[in-house]
Amino acid sequence: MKLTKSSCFPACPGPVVTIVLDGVGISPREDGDAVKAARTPNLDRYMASYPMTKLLAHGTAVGMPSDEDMGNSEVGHNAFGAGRVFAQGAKLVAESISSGHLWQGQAWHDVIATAKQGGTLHFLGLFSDGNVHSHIDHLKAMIEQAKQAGVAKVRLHILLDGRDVGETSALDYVDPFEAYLDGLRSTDFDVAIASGGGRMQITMDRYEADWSMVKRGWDIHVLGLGRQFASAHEAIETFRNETNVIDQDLPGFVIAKDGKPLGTIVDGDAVVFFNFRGDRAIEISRAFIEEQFSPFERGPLPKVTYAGMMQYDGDTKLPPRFLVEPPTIDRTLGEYLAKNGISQYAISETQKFGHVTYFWNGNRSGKFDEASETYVEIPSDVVPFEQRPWMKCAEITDALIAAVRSGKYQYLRVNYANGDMVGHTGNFEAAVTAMQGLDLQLARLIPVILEMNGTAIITADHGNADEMYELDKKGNVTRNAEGRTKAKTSHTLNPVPFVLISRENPGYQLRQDLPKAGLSNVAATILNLLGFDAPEAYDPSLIEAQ
Ligand SMILES: O=C(O)[C@@H](CO)OP(=O)(O)O
Ligand SMILES: [Mn+2]
Ligand SMILES: [Mn+2]
Repeated sequence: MKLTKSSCFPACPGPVVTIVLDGVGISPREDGDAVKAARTPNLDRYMASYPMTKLLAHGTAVGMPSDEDMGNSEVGHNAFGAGRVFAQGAKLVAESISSGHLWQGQAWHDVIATAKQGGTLHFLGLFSDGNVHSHIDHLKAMIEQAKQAGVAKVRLHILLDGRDVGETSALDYVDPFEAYLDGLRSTDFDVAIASGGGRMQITMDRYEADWSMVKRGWDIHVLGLGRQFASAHEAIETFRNETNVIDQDLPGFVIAKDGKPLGTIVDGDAVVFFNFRGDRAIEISRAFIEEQFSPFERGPLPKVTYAGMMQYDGDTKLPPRFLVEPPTIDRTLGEYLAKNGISQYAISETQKFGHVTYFWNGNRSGKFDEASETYVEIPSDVVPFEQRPWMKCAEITDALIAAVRSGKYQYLRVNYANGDMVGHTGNFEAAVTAMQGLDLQLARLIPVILEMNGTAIITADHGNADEMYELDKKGNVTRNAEGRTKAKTSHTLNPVPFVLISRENPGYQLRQDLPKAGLSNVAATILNLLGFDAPEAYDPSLIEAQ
């Protein structure tokens, strides 16, 4: 993995810093765009006075099945870190199902064999067609295949989305699904929803930001401990009336008959966690798998056959049993730098820490080289982010500035979570404040990088805060009879900025002949800035020598 010194690009005399503004895209309209509405004089100035282009950050440009698929942090950071586009989980699972490959694997065999010995087969995961963490079609295909294979009893534990799909769309999925289950049910096939709750309330925590979420999910799904309802529909309607929260924040519920939960998880059962994306799948998988487990009081661990849709962590091999082989993301930028003696520094707050480490390094949680890599996590607040839209951007900047000034690192990367995490709340004013907070930090950081003779790249992994109102099919903001907009909590299909900031006359310019450039072109650019040629098969660099 030896890199060759570039004959056209001298190494930047100072550090090269990639600044990922998570969830900050470039929208073609003004309406509902918190990025444009925010007063961000510094970002505006950088964009206007330094070389800038737009990068594709969604769809096939990041390995998703189609160009209707929005981008997300996993595919975005994978593309940044790998310098190439790999077919991603969404695509690999869909292909494995349509080719029938999934049903031939050992993991599926184990799951079916367990259920046929009398255990219940449980499917647990994010219940929508968002295609960021999961897709409801994958779930349906598995239920049908289980029925065909002669499984007698299936229970579903549904995590309501409202973050990758409309913020109050849960019933658009639940109601037709109940009708679908009615059609499947027969005397020898018993299938029902057994539990559920909002994805930001139960089960889908990530990066150990808040284990209590996972505990609440465990109690609901496994132990059947929680408020009881006759159906998911009833639970959703009741909680909406009582709490007025959007789907992702709905409390957990247990479906019960005569006071008895319909589907607790017990010895001899099989459990399939059907999300393909790993960040929010790791903690619940650990809870099912680890014999020694301290994050929360689980009670006796039920002896189940547990399978993930994919293997979520390539380093820790978690979980050991999985249905679809994850993409083999090899020869990442991080690995090249580590093996060529370039010191690296990665920083974010908890909510995005794994994005600049684990996703960036091709879904591996470990370092390539302890000695030359430093990873810093600033603990995130555990509050609704519309209440603290500045999040930890100031603290991250404090640490990053110190790292830049230290002169110890040749390559640094940071993820600022604000545009995305606040964008997901659907709160326009908070998203505007998030952007303004971020702008203040850029005004602190960029001058230090320049002072150190460094180069800064400002970019993003996908859009979010750039579209805070729901759009109709034509791309116009939807308004009801009173002219009110509906909040949009999901990512967008918009491109993202790429701004290259360095001292005068750096000796290179942005290429103009890459109209389809995307996130995967950034890695080669970074290598050029560090004075290396990009390795074989990396997507082309965005710069050329002058
Ligand atoms: O919060 C998340 O899990 C996703 C949206 O589902 O966002 P991101 O891809 O930005 O992490
Ligand atoms: Mn993101
Ligand atoms: Mn997001």
